[in-house]
Amino acid sequence: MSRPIILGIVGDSAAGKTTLTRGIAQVLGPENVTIICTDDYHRYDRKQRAEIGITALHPDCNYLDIMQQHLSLLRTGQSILKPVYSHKTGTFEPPQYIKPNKFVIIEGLLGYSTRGARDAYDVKVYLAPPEEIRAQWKVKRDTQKRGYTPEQVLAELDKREPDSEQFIRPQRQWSDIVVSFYPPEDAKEETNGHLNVRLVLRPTIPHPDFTSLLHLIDSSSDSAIRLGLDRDMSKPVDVLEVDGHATLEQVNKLEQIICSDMPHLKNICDRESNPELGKIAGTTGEVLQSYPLALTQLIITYHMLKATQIHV
Ligand SMILES: Nc1ncnc2c1ncn2[C@@H]1O[C@H](COP(=O)(O)OP(=O)(O)OP(=O)(O)O)[C@@H](O)[C@H]1O
Ligand SMILES: O=C(CO)[C@H](O)[C@H](O)COP(=O)(O)O
Repeated sequence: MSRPIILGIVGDSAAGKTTLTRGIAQVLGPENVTIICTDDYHRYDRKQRAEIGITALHPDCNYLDIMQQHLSLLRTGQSILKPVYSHKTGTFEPPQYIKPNKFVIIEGLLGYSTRGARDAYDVKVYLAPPEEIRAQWKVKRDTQKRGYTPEQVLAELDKREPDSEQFIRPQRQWSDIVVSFYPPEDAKEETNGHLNVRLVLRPTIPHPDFTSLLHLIDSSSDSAIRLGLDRDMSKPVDVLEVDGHATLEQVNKLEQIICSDMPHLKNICDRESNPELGKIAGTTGEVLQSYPLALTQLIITYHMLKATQIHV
């Protein structure tokens, strides 16, 4: 029996982890995917955190040792008894018995913070939207879904900044792919549907060979699809950018490169048989659909399927 394939999606609060996780699960088939949010490993409930004066972002505020143990068990296909934290009430609920499916997505704040945890993943994604966008997303989500006022959310963001800097953002260095959705230069107020995406592709896993793109696309800076070399956290990386206004024809070229390398992806790539590609339900209920989202889902799914071939 092959073991589950483990995908990590890490990033700061309201960076879009749950939203992207749901989108990937939709593409892989929800029945094949087990989703775990590491907020369940908080050590203190909301009231205790306020009393102690610790934020949920601090490693001491989480049972990272138990999270790491559970990751190792899931990687070998074993079941876990997972704690449950409710964002609705800010308290813990009875634990849940989890038997891993073929794919496991672990999403949360501190998923790459220990060496042991990092070793458990097959694919590591880090979400890094611009901070202004993240703040807007957090205000919207926390006021609509978690019972906060906008002033409370903004004050909490300020309080958390030192921990974000010290504990969350450094985890970017451990990821194979950094995903940043960002507004186009000429529409800075855009925070939803037509965002561009910047994908940082580290050479830590073998990505689809996009070099043939260089002949196909106009590589000038005003092209809707751009491929280039850069440095991220001082290490050399490839960078693929896709604009929200890219045309289907342009995007198809990229999708063909990804899908021709991975026969199992053929069904997913076919837009007629898979209208869900690029469609994501945000955690506040809105439906987002765009080519940048579709490509992000495809590249991550490519790596998940590739991993099933390596670890049979
Ligand atoms: N790619 C996206 N495009 C547009 N809006 C997005 C995108 N991703 C997330 N959002 C918005 O940001 C909000 C927060 O996203 P989400 O709940 O997925 O964040 P999260 O990282 O899981 O947060 P937390 O760790 O605090 O639970 C969503 O409700 C949605 O409105
Ligand atoms: O950063 C967060 C990740 O979702 C939450 O704020 C954290 O989990 C604490 O939860 P709550 O805000 O419900 O007290």
